Amino acid sequence: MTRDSHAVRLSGLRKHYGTVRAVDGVELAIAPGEVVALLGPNGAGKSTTVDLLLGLTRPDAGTATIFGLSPAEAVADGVIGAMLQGGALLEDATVGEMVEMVASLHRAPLPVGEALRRAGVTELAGRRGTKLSGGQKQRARFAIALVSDPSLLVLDEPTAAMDVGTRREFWRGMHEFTNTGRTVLFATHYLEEAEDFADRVVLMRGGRVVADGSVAQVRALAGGRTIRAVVPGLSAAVAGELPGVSDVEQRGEQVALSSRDSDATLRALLREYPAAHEIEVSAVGLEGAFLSLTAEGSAR
Ligand SMILES: Nc1ncnc2c1ncn2[C@@H]1O[C@H](COP(=O)(O)OP(=O)(O)OP(=O)(O)O)[C@@H](O)[C@H]1O
Repeated sequence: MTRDSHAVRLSGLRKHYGTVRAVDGVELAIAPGEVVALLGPNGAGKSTTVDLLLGLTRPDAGTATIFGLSPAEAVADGVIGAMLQGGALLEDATVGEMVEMVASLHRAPLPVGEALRRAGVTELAGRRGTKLSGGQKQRARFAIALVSDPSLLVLDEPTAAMDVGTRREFWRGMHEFTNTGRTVLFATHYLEEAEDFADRVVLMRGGRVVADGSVAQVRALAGGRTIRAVVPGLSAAVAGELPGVSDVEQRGEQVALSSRDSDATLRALLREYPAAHEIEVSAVGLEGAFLSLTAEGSAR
C-alpha cells in the first residue's frame, strides 16, 4: 500500500444505529501537523466519528485511514494515540504501572518518566486508578495516549472533567506535543479551546460536516458582522430593508444590525440616517457562528 500523505482521511463514512444516522457521509482530510477541533451540539456524531477513526466501531460504508493505514494497523503500530472520555483505567495498577504497561506494547515508546512529565502526572505515578479524581484520570489517560509517541493524537472532549488550572496545564502539554509537528484531532464543547488551540475547525450537525475552515473562515460563514449604533428616529422596518441586513434589534435609539455585508449596510445607514453615531462594527464570534451553523433547520 502506498503511504497516504494525509494524517487522516475519512471518505464517505457512514454509521447508522437503527434509524439514527450518527455519521452520515463524512469527508475529511487532515494534513500532517494540523490541529483540528471537532465541534457540534450533543448527538452531532463527533464521538462516533472518533470511534470510527480508532476502529472501535465498523462503518456501514466508507473508509477511515491514518497515514494510509487502517485504524487497526495504526493503533497496533502506535501511529495513533487516543484519549477517550470513558477510557478504562486499571483500578489496581498505579498510574506509572499503567503507562509502563502500554509502553511495553510499542516498538519505540517515550521513556515512561517523559510521558508522565508531559501529561503533568509525575507526582501521581504511584497513585492507584481508584484513588484518582476525574481530572487526574483524564491526565493519566493523556500520559497513556502519549507514551507510544504517536504521530496523531485523537482526543474526545479531553478537558471535560478538568478545572481551569488543570485545563491550562493540559494545553501546555499539548503545545509541547504539537510543536514537534504532530497532528491532533480533538472533539470539544469548549469553543474557546477551539479558538485558542486549533488551526482548523470542523463543525458537525446531524452526522454531517456543516462547516470546515480556520476559525476566521467559520466565523465568516455564519454571516458576517454586527453593526451597533445610536440612530435617532430609526424605523426598524427601514433598517430591515438596508442592504445586507439579516436581523434588526432595536431598543430606543440603540440598534444592532446583523449584516452579511457590513460595508454596504453602513454606507446605506449613514445615507438614510446622517445623525447616526457611536457606531461599532464587530465580527461574529465563534460562538455566534456555532449557534447559527448548527441551529435546527439552518439552511446548510
Ligand atoms: N452505541 C450506540 N447505539 C445507539 N445509538 C448511538 C450509539 N452511539 C451513538 N448513538 C447515537 O448517534 C448519534 C451521534 O452520537 P455521538 O455520540 O457520536 O454524538 P456526539 O456529537 O459525540 O455527542 P456528545 O456531544 O453528546 O458527546 C446520537 O443520536 C446518539 O444517540
